[in-house]
Amino acid sequence: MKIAIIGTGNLGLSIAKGLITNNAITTLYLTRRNPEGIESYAEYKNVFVTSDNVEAVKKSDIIIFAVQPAQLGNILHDIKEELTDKHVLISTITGYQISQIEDIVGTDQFIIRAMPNTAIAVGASMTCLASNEKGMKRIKIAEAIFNRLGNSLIIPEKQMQAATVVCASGIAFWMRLIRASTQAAIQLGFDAKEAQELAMHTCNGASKLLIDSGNHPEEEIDRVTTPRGCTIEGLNEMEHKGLSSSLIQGMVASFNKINVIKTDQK
Ligand SMILES: NC(=O)C1=CN([C@@H]2O[C@H](COP(=O)(O)OP(=O)(O)OC[C@H]3O[C@@H](n4cnc5c(N)ncnc54)[C@H](OP(=O)(O)O)[C@@H]3O)[C@@H](O)[C@H]2O)C=CC1
Ligand SMILES: O=C(O)[C@@H]1CCC=N1
Repeated sequence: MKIAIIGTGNLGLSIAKGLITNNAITTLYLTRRNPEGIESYAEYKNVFVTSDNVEAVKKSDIIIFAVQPAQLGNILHDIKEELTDKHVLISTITGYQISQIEDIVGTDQFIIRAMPNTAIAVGASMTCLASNEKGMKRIKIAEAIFNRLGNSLIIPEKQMQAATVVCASGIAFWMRLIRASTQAAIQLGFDAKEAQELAMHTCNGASKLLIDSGNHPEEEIDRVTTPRGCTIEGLNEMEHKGLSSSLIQGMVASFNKINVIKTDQK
């Protein structure tokens, strides 16, 4: 696949790493205005680093946009004359609607929104996908790309704002929980390195157990909570202090913030 990533910052570079490591490219163009910081990527076979978005679009079929919301409009204006029927446009931009993209490049383009997270760098992103009507004909291509780099789910575009919170921001929420667990482990006597190892692998095990068994978390929690034991003591204390409630409220706040990002970038 001939892929271009327009905007190779935190997310764009994570996608690039995933694509390169998983051998998922024929050619890969990486762009940014100041490409000095990513020039080392040009050492990979068939990877090209440039500040020329038009060149990247001409030489590629799949164009992944990973710039800040306020930057996308100008870029679309710059490249729209180069778009042909070979191109599939994939936008990872938070809060930027498909209709806003169509307003610039027209409705007669294959347009897909993708919401990955930075675990795409290690092939473990949960990525949600939505498309315009024409884009439905190419959504399988997007699915194939993102399934190679983790898991994907096709959703209606109206759920993209929620998907951004649950999956894209979500990875940061889980990492904060891992950090808190690490801090507790240190307080309980482990050194910092061991504490993080225990927290990360326990988190991984919890996730794998639910994925492999298909069970509800509470069913698995029931297997751990010995009556009058230490697990239920800890869980109840966490809930008294608002663990679930604060996570839910934080995610709702994150969701509401996306409306502000949309307004800001107009
Ligand atoms: N970070 C994340 O985990 C996630 C981010 N997103 C979305 O992805 C987008 C990117 O986020 P993130 O990677 O964090 O942002 P960054 O600011 O890290 O990256 C944006 C990149 O775009 C480049 N850029 C800016 N203008 C242009 C241009 N005209 N042409 C080419 N490149 C350009 C910048 O480099 P330079 O200044 O050198 O041009 C920079 O490297 C955002 O819209 C965000 O909402 C979605 C899901 C997850
Ligand atoms: O924090 C943000 O706004 C972006 C979108 C989701 C992840 N990072």
